[in-house]
Amino acid sequence: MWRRVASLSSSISSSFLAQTASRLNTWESLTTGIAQQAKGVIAPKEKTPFITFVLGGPGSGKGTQCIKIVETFGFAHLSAGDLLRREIASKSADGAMILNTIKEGKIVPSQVTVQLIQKEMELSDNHKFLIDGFPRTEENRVSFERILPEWQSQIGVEPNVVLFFDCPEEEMVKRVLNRNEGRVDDNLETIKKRLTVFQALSLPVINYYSERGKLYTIKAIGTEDEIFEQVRPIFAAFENKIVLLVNFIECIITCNNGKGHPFKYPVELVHFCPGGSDRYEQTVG
Ligand SMILES: Nc1ncnc2c1ncn2[C@@H]1O[C@H](COP(=O)(O)OP(=O)(O)O)[C@@H](O)[C@H]1O
Ligand SMILES: O=c1ccn([C@@H]2O[C@H](COP(=O)(O)OP(=O)(O)O)[C@@H](O)[C@H]2O)c(=O)[nH]1
Ligand SMILES: [Mg+2]
Repeated sequence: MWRRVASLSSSISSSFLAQTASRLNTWESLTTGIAQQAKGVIAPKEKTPFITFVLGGPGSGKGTQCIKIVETFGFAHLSAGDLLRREIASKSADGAMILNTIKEGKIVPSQVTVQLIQKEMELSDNHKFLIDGFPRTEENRVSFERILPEWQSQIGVEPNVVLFFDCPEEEMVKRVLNRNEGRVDDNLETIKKRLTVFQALSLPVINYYSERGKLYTIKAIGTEDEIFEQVRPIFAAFENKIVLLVNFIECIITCNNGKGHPFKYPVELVHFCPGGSDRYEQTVG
């Protein structure tokens, strides 16, 4: 049992509540079910998109790890490469251009890729997206940001998480040459070009997100399961935060209503109340 040993309501300003509500709105997007508990506080809106970019060189294991993330955390997986290959297979107007670009290991014009991704996102029932293999260039990144204004109020112009599968070139080449999926670009000539493009055009995107504190670098060597054990805590941490925050908000409302509440997470309270005037401590029995 927790008992309150200092006053709570006096120190909680409206700006603090607003800030907390905004944090909840972001985290809610990862664990909407749990966050439903807080509906009384924050006006329920359309579900906030939670966007993860999955980056890394060719053969670094992006697609393989995306399957595991989908299984464990219920994301929708949008592979930019798969969407482009679907365009080729459907013999769409851009199909021939896309095929040549992929064979050459170059990057398809942003407008084409962004449109495909946007369409998939709009059609999806899910609100948690893994965007695999995109953005591959700074121009890709900026083009994607341009489609976001309609969502901007909810997520800003940036993804929530950026994963970077960091893999030695030798290992990437070996994996791609053994991939055996009949891809036109899985040959030594194309992979060499793809590696050059990755260094020149994709690394700057990765650096950009690193500077903005969004990047999670995964050492992409070892077994698939070993690599996933580096990925799992990243998403698990977002889930844990929402549980703590929802409990915290519930407590604020109840305390402000003067009804009292068993407070389960004093550490989180102190964390979010840097003034530290509100103290709860555990009592026995
Ligand atoms: N940790 C790993 N160890 C060995 N091979 C792997 C590993 N992860 C993926 N692979 C294999 O390497 C190839 C490329 O993986 P993939 O997920 O398609 O990478 P990417 O999407 O980054 O190009 C596939 O054949 C896949 O089965
Ligand atoms: O946003 C993208 C994603 C992919 N591609 C093209 O599609 C190829 C294959 O991409 P995919 O992500 O499927 O390759 P992977 O890294 O998984 O091997 C790339 O080399 C590019 O030619 C592109 O132009 N833009
Ligand atoms: Mg892939």
